[in-house]
Amino acid sequence: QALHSEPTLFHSPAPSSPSRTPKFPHNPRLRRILLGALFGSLTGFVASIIILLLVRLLLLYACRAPILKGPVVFCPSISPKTLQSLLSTDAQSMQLIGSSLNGKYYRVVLDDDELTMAVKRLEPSPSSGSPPVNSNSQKRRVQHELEMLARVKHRNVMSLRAYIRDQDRFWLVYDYIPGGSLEDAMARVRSQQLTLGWDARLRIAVGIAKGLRYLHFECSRRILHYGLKPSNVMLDEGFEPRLGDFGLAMLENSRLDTPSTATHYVAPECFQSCRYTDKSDVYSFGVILGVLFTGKDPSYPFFAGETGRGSLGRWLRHLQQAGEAREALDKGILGEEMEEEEMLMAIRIAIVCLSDLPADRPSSDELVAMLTQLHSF
Ligand SMILES: Nc1ncnc2c1ncn2[C@@H]1O[C@H](COP(=O)(O)OP(=O)(O)OP(=O)(O)O)[C@@H](O)[C@H]1O
Repeated sequence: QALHSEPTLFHSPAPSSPSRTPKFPHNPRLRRILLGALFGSLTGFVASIIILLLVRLLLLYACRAPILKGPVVFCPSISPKTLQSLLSTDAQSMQLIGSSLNGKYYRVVLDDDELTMAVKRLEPSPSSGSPPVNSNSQKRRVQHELEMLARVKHRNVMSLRAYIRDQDRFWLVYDYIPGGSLEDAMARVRSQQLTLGWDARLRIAVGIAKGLRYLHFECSRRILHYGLKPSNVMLDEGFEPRLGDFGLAMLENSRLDTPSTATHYVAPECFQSCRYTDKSDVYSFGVILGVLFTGKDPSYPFFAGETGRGSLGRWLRHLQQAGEAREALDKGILGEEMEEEEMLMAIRIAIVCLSDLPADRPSSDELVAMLTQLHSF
């Protein structure tokens, strides 16, 4: 009897239902101990997560890139002191060589005529769509993008040599290319001041495609040009092209949906869905091929009319379908029969680049192969 009246820790399961789950202990002291242990370990777990997060935040804060003051130079031939003097250079000693909404290009001579550079002054005006870079996080972001642009190194792209931040305005420094741009060269070809044969034009086309392939596939992060057109292709000695003005859209997030280039070079999907991809750059490249092989400017009123079919691309496609592609070729490049075959193939490549659907256009990687197969370089 006494044994039966002893307090038990747990209710023993009823013999009729051996599978029932055991109940929580009746003993209030033991219950408190168990609850305390549970609560204690939960609190410890939450506290250690909070501490870990705080330590991580602290580490991130401590390892943040410092905001650099003064000139940032990526090229040993430019001294920071020389570059600093750029800011005090009077406007007269800077020759304006290009101008657009997002900024102005100047030819600047420093170091007692020893150093000639092309300097782009980015405009922070609201009309350019670019916000003033005044918060520390914006400054760090732009700094990071510029460092990435300085790491871009390829024969067919312009490397950023240095930059200076002057309050909320950036000055970007590049090599000065005396040959000027493809736009200038084609203008001289049209006015017969310059002869640019088939070989030279094909070499320019291949060089641009190689530059694009590098930006699209060979950089640590894919870079889209956003503004590919002849005025952004510099030609150095031997007419080797170098792509300029790329990556600037990344400095201004607001420009990412709207390519800055002239409308004749903009892919149709950019007007329809604002979706810019590497294939949109390929479309712009297709227009450049059209310019190189026909010698015509896509902004000619001719293309707006009935015979021009609305655009350089549509005109080329129409002639191709009618079996009259030869008509499109610039008379200045016509010559040997074998070369003319190459030219007609090149026109076909331009037409595929100008396809309305991005998926129908080749990648810049494929383009290099297609163009180099036309001719052995
Ligand atoms: N590194 C350089 N060396 C020599 N000339 C240059 C250099 N970079 C640019 N230029 C000149 O500047 C011109 C381009 O200027 P800018 O980019 O301001 O005008 P844009 O191409 O019409 O405009 P955007 O590209 O902003 O739409 C080129 O045509 C070329 O004459």
